[in-house]
Amino acid sequence: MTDTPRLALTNISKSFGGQKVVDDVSLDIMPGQVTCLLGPSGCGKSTTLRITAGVEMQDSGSIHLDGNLICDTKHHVPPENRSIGLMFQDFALFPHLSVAANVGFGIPKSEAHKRVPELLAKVGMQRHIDRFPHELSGGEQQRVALARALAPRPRVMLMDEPFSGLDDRLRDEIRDETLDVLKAEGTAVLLVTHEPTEAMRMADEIALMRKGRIVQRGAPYNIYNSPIDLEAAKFFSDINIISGEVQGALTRTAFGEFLAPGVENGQVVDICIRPHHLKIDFDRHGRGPNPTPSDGTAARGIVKRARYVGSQSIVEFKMDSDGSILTAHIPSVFLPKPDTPLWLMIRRDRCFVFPRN
Ligand SMILES: Nc1ncnc2c1ncn2[C@@H]1O[C@H](COP(=O)(O)OP(=O)(O)OP(=O)(O)O)[C@@H](O)[C@H]1O
Repeated sequence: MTDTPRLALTNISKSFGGQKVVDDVSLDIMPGQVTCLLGPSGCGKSTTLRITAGVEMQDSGSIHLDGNLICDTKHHVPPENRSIGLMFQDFALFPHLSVAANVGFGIPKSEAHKRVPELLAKVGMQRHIDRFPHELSGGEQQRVALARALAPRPRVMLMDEPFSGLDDRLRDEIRDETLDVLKAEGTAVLLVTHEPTEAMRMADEIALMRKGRIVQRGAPYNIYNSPIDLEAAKFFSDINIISGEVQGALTRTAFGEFLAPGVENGQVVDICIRPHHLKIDFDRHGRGPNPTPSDGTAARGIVKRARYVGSQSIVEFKMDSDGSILTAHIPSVFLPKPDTPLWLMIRRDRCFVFPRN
């Protein structure tokens, strides 16, 4: 096991028409590791991928593969010599070539007779070896595209929203299968997506990108549970915000006091909580449950609306304290009538406290 990253991007920047679309991006990916570049449309994900592939030139910064320089502002190994495989949404197989010929396209014939059936077996497509692309479903074409991309044993696989053309159920299946195959081959993967669930499902590491910059990197668990700011928190789910002013490093709210260390007196902070981390309790003649260290003080709200959406119930409350609206997601059928008073508690270990800008 070596410590040298399979792929290392160092301080990559790129502008178009005077506007920086990739801004000082650094990343490293180990063999067999999947890193997802996750961010909203237009944040520079695809440009980063194209620079890595070698089809776009960066203005500054360098790229190394297994410790060897493949590109800086002076050197430029052409895309076909980078040992990098590509998979995009519009992965177009060659329509006039059979499945076998598509997969064997980029490798010597002497190797193809062994490698092609081996790869098709890996992606579960060996029985379709003599078919043509138009005789395959979207999912089957995707599997062949994966086998084709893996045929030359690329050291790195770049994937740009590769599953977005597939319907939901098929997408989950192909995603998992693709991941298994890539892991078994030990390929380092850089995958671009704007879908948090896809990133959470695929990634060993997520690099959250915004306006050309990587604003946070970490394992999915860490990114989800310790977002760097409100925007990062919002990217993964709806968020409830409880605001308060800091006095003596404490913020007083209807849910009790929250620590805000290092925040100046008078500064407003947003205490953020995901809807499934709200707890609900019943009204006991105008009183709620007793405070606990883990859930803090309960605050009363009046049900505005409750809907059941299959996997959970979504209940909206108007809070007595300030009239704000909070939303709770309950993983069961829970449909209280509008105007029912109920008490809400927030899991304090699941709160994020951010000073407002
Ligand atoms: N060749 C180009 N010339 C000029 N502007 C470009 C070029 N390529 C990309 N851009 C601009 O750079 C910005 C980043 O584009 P990019 O495709 O990298 O974003 P993205 O995060 O991948 O978005 P999406 O998810 O929508 O594909 C966009 O504003 C885009 O319009």
